[in-house]
Amino acid sequence: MACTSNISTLSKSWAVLDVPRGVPKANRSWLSRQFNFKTSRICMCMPSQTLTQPIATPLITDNDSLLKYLRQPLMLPHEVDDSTKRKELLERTRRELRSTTEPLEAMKLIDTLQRLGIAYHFEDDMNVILSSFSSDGQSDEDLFTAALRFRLLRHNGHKISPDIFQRFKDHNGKFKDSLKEDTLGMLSLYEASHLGANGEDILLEAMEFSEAHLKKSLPKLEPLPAKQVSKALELPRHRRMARLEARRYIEEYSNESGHNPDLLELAKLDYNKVQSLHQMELSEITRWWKQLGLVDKLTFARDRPLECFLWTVGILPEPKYSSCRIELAKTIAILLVIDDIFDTHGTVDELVLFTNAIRRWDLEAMEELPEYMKICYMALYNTTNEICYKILKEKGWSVLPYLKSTWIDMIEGFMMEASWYSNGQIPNMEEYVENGVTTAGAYMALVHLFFLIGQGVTQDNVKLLMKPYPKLFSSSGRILRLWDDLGTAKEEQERGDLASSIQLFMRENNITCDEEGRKRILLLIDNLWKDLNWELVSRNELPLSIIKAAFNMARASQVVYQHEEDSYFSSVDNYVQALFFTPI
Ligand SMILES: CC(C)=CCC/C(C)=C/COP(=O)(O)OP(=O)(O)O
Ligand SMILES: [Mg+2]
Repeated sequence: MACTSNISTLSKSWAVLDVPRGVPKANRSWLSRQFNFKTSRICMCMPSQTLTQPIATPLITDNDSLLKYLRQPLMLPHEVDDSTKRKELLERTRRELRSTTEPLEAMKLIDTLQRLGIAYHFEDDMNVILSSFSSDGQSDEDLFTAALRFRLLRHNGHKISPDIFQRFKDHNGKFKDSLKEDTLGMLSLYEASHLGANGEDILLEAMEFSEAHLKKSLPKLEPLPAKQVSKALELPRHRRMARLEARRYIEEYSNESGHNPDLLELAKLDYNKVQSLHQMELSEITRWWKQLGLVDKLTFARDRPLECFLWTVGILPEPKYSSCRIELAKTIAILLVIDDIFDTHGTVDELVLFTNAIRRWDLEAMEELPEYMKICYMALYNTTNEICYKILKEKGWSVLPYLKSTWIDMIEGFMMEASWYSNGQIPNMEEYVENGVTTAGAYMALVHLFFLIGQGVTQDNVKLLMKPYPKLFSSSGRILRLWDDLGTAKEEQERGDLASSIQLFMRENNITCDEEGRKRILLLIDNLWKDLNWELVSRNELPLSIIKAAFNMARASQVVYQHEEDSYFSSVDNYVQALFFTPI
């Protein structure tokens, strides 16, 4: 039976696979387990058009089928060997980048490369160019150029002061009215303003000024600028997840009249190549997960290697981080199981035992646990040790104390939530959110990544990787926690979970309307972005690679939990499909 599966999302928490008649019931039950997500839904739809030949059974009904699919040659006939063409295009682009001396043209090129998802090939060249752009204002620069320069420099970790925008103000200290005529300049200012840090008031004014004007001018714009403006108002560049943006922008770019066909072709070839890499990684994670067999024993727990992998691609989009993605996905997969033990399955007494055993961190401690907890304990213990071994082997660092501590902190955080719940205690918002950063796995993920990436690790900055964790981690983790609660609070409340940040915030601020509560949480997220941006300004002792990972974690959180509001992809299913399964 050929598979022409279609996935349609029917309601908030269910998705169905529209499979031909005759598909065994068991397949459907696997699917429902995949899709009846506590948090979000991710499903896999293998488009028959991407396959060179029809396949005999429905493709994705379980992890075995996913593995089988991932082992197939996924190339379309037109994709055959692209390596020569790709290399040639890379070289041509590098030459163009090096020979573009006019600053505005160079900046536009860098911006396009970043947006198309191919900038990682040219990091060194781009850094040379960006460093050559002085951070002082150029007095003859127009608004578009100044804002683009500001955004590129800050985004890429270079110093630049927002004072360059003073020139665009009139004698009353307000942005000049005449700027409103320049739609692209206003759009550029709007995008730049989202990189503003706390205390950079001029960027806040710039955001209010440009946003109000862009909204007003939208109905009068030509179709192309109108589309660009409405996309930016939906979600500014600074908050977009890189791989999804590349996928979306490649299409938009192909419709731009003055586009560079070489760049477009390179972007498409590269996208597909990276997609194949992701498929290999996904296959490895799925194989590992199946072999671990944790959810075969703990049937109540979430079985979602794909969701875990989506997180890692969001956090680490660059191909070079392949093995970091794989290790991180493992930690998230185990986190989800432990979260389910604490949230839905374990009794308080069992949870206390588990927490104590984790604090001891040795296999003997496992003996006191109920059977179902033993396997989870050992899975965590072994996986963490394996990651430590890998880091020791590759980098020579012994990091068990750090990795172990983040897990102990997390499990103590889960225990805290469980005891609030079982004692009927209501924490205050601040207590809840700080604890929620830990239980969302934010510190765990970033501490692991710090060592797995392993760039810029020094004796001094390594000391920052224990409680209290760096502000960078907590700002990004707070964004993750707030998005998580925005995305899952209703389901969790129905299940009888602890009050989420939304309810706590509403209670503390005497807000009775849900919609108002959610709006205010979105404002808190905006403020947390300003805290995060400050990390790019202050550049404390942490390396840029981990700063970028923390930013990306905040970006990925919005993607995972706010999919309904994305007008292009519209669901997590579509993200997964476009990222991992459908080539361009
Ligand atoms: C990058 C990382 C670490 C991702 C993990 C994401 C996460 C918070 C999973 C738990 O979701 P949940 O909504 O079930 O959790 P909770 O019960 O804590 O709300
Ligand atoms: Mg949740």
